Amino acid sequence: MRVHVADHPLITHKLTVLRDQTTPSPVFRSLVEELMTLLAYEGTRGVRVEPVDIITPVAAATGVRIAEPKPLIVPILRAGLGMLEGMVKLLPTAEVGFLGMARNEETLEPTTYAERLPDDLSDRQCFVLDPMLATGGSLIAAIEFLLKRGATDVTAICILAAPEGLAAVERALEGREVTVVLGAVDERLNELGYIVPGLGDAGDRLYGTV
Ligand SMILES: O=P(O)(O)OC[C@H]1O[C@H](OP(=O)(O)OP(=O)(O)O)[C@H](O)[C@@H]1O
Ligand SMILES: O=c1cc[nH]c(=O)[nH]1
Ligand SMILES: [Mg+2]
Repeated sequence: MRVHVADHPLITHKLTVLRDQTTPSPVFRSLVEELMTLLAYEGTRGVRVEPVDIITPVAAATGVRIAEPKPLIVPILRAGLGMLEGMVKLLPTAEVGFLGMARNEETLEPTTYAERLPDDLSDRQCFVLDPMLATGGSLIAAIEFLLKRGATDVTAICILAAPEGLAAVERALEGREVTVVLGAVDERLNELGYIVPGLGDAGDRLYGTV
């Protein structure tokens, strides 16, 4: 498993506004989409391409196109939905599948309440989107689900991670073809399982449910 933490002043700047508790939902949603576009640049570094011949107005040339089978983008509902538009802007030909997961706020165990994905993911490259990697339970369950269906490699793109959760993901998925791309790794998890300093509950802030 590989981990890449973005190191770019624009990402840190946008993250700062995202963290601020006075940032209202509409601005929060736009920032999540913008951050996704910046993180997608790094997250899609390993996207599979194949050669294609074209003719420019000047000469014949060989370039590349996104290889078949198409990559599959999997936002984890709800909060991952806020990242979807930013990702499909960069990978417009990708297929999109959905996983609905909710963490029990007492036990911190994730449950999957919705799934709309191809039955067979053999040979598919998958991109999982979820802004928050806290205990890591949700991301581990999501990635294991995709690998069991046959996905060859999985890249997870998250905006924030707690070091404890990142370590749990690394332990669970050691030796697997998995990459985790992060906007930042914060200080710690608190006793309620929230990322510190974090940004609060991403789903609530995206969809105004507090
Ligand atoms: O790493 P973990 O400890 O599993 O926590 C992270 C999960 O918690 C949040 O979702 P939540 O369960 O709040 O659902 P929501 O997106 O519907 O708000 C977040 O979007 C992750 O999916
Ligand atoms: O800090 C956290 C932890 C889990 N889920 C969130 O949305 N935020
Ligand atoms: Mg939530």
